[in-house]
Amino acid sequence: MCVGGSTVTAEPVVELDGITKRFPGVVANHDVDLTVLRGEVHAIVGENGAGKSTLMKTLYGMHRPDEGTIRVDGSPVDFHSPNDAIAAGIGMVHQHFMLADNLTVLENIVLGAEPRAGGRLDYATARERIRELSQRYGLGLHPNRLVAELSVADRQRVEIAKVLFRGARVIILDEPTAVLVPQEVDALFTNLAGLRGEGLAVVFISHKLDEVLKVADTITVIRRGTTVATVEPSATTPRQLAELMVGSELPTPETRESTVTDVVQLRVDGLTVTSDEGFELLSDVSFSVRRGEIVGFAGVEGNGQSELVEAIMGLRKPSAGRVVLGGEDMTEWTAQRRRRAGIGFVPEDRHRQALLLEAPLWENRMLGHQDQAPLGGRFWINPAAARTDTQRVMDEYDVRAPGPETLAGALSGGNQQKLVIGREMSAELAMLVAAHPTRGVDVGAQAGIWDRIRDARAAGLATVLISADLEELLGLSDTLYVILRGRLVAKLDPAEVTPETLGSYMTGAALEESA
Ligand SMILES: Nc1ncnc2c1ncn2[C@@H]1O[C@H](COP(=O)(O)OP(=O)(O)OP(=O)(O)O)[C@@H](O)[C@H]1O
Repeated sequence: MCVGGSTVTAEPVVELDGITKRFPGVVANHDVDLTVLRGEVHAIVGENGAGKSTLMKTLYGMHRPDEGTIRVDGSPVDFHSPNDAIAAGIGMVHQHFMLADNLTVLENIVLGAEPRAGGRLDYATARERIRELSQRYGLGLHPNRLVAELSVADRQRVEIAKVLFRGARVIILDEPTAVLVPQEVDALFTNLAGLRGEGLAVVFISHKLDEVLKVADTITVIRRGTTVATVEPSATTPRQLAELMVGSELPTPETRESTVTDVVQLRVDGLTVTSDEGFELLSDVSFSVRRGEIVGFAGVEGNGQSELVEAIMGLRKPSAGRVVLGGEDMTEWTAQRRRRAGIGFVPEDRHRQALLLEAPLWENRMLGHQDQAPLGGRFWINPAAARTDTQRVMDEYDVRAPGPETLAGALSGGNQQKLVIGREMSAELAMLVAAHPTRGVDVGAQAGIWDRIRDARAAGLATVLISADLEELLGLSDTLYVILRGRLVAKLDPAEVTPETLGSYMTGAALEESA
């Protein structure tokens, strides 16, 4: 894909000079230098916990640096809050969008920055400006649409427009492609090219190195809190980048062999889930997962994946259908009973469903597993054993944190994810339900987690895999379904299908063509 010629100027818009940021027991950023030029797309890459988010939050006024200076357009600034950063022309689009579903695109964009004329809200001017922004940057916004009706990619464009509306000249994006299908990624990159063409600077964090190489003008690598290299995409490869990130050579991944058996471990039969308003969120879904098999589900977010996982885990009551585990009908079982029966669970929202952020890692290690050896039994727990075993999980899954006493909320996103995987994979499992198991995890740790999941498969584990990462779905799944508007619309062979074809099934384009 062509994303336009270079528009990079020699004019720095942001300069970070010797930035150090400490948290209790951790130096998150140490003496970081970073220069962002007008008209460039600047990617920040690094392992989990390397300090990328901390640096971006510092630039966006969410943290104050302990040492160092930030200059915008050559003048030193001292941000006390994101409002200060916004006033200086710096905006940020977070990974978890912060839009109000029940408001329109227009209302969301102006929220908190409402233009006024003569003391009254001036929506006409706002509408005009939004139209202009939408046209200039090719955002395709419909000001009157409800945000609830928009796709993930459109919501992201609303977030970008929100930042532009506030006059940003530097836009920070935190892992913007993690939730997009390939066609949407291309569209986003075209938007980013449009922004830099107008002289804006885009700074984005990503773990997807091939994408970084495609879209960035400059790549800064952060390792263990500090900048170790600034490279041009034309002069490097994904592998070299990954090696710069970890500071050593990477092992070559193994090829896979099928381990699928004839024994059905999970059978889902005619599963239908209806919303409170009476809409079918999941319609007549049937499939089975055999021992030694990974069954993957590809879909654009919001097409029933969450409901499927919740119905299997007993977190949502189906209006019809059955879920059978190893021959036993568990449709009426509570969530707790399903966990006790040995269903390992990696939920999509680790903060809400998998971790207690205010509790130490060892308590999080016990969560949901406190009655299993060596952590405890039916009527007792063993904190000392939990601490020791937490250290083991941290070592085996490369969870970077000072120790088992560290609070889960103090870990970087990727390290939290590694802890959850380590915990779930440490139990005696009847099967595994994994939603986005490596979301936010760096390439090195991702390869490690994939190896664990493959090893468990080789040992006979049946796995349901939901992921927005097509490489992950294609690389791990033995059988791949596409889920669209609550239905399984295609069953594909992961060894045969390309990411592009898969993407067109996910958006429904392939089905329209064949119809
Ligand atoms: N609020 C906080 N309190 C204590 N420690 C923190 C806090 N935020 C971050 N850290 C620590 O700072 C270090 C850098 O974390 P940061 O989130 O910046 O990493 P990252 O590169 O963005 O990682 P990831 O790719 O996993 O998102 C980590 O060791 C993390 O545990």
